[in-house]
Amino acid sequence: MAGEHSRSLGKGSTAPGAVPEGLIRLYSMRFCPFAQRTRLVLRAKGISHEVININLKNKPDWLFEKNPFGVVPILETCKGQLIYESPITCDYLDEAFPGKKLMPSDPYERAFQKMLLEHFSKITPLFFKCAMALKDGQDTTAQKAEITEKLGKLEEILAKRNTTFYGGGSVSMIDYMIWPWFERLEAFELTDSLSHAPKLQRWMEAMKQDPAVQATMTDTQTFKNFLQLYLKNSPEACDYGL
Ligand SMILES: N[C@@H](CCC(=O)N[C@@H](CSCC(=O)c1ccc([N+](=O)[O-])cc1)C(=O)NCC(=O)O)C(=O)O
Repeated sequence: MAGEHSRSLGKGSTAPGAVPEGLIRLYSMRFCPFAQRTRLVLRAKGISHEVININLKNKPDWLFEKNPFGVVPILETCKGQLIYESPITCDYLDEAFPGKKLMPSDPYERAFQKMLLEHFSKITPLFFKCAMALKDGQDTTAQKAEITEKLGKLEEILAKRNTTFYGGGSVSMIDYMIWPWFERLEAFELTDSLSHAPKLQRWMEAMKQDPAVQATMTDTQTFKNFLQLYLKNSPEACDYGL
């Protein structure tokens, strides 16, 4: 059965059939921060959807027919349309479905959110570098310093805005785009990176109150256990805990 907590499909599996009318399908992986972006938007907008989890350490061949890059998240519509790259999937959902708009309508505010996302995309690979160094028992001081410096810039931006969230007084698209990495700070042993970032700390507390954030949250120990398997390329990683 397709569902957020279903076992993943791997090599040798049959590609799922057409998406039922009235639903949108997400190809995901339970612990993936990029796919969590899409899950946050699906939840926040209350979009009826199904989830197919993919074994990223033993990928089905048909995954590349859905996305030539062979990564998740991917959306599939009942018309057979395929949408990939997490920010593109999120913008698509925001534009194609009714309800609360997560992207602001003001052109500068839209540009601001996109610029912030560009900055943030320089941070996400650093998390991976840090995790690899931790796994290999290497000193992570340099990686941690780089992340702290970059998060300091995000702190400055939030301080300058003088609002709880990046888009103002309520959660908007950019908050969801960056949240999955903040949720994992403790698992990556990076909590200290925010010790001089009171605005970001307050932002995190406010984000934890959001229903979509609460619905997609994974506890630190579970994520750490997954990560250990994932970094060892274990084919069991994506189904950890099931
Ligand atoms: N631009 C794309 C990137 C998508 C992407 O890379 N997806 C990962 C999902 S799994 C990643 C994951 O769970 C993970 C675990 C640990 C760490 N870390 O230690 O930092 C980071 C990510 C993947 O499918 N990957 C499959 C593949 O690369 O073959 C987008 O924005 O959509």
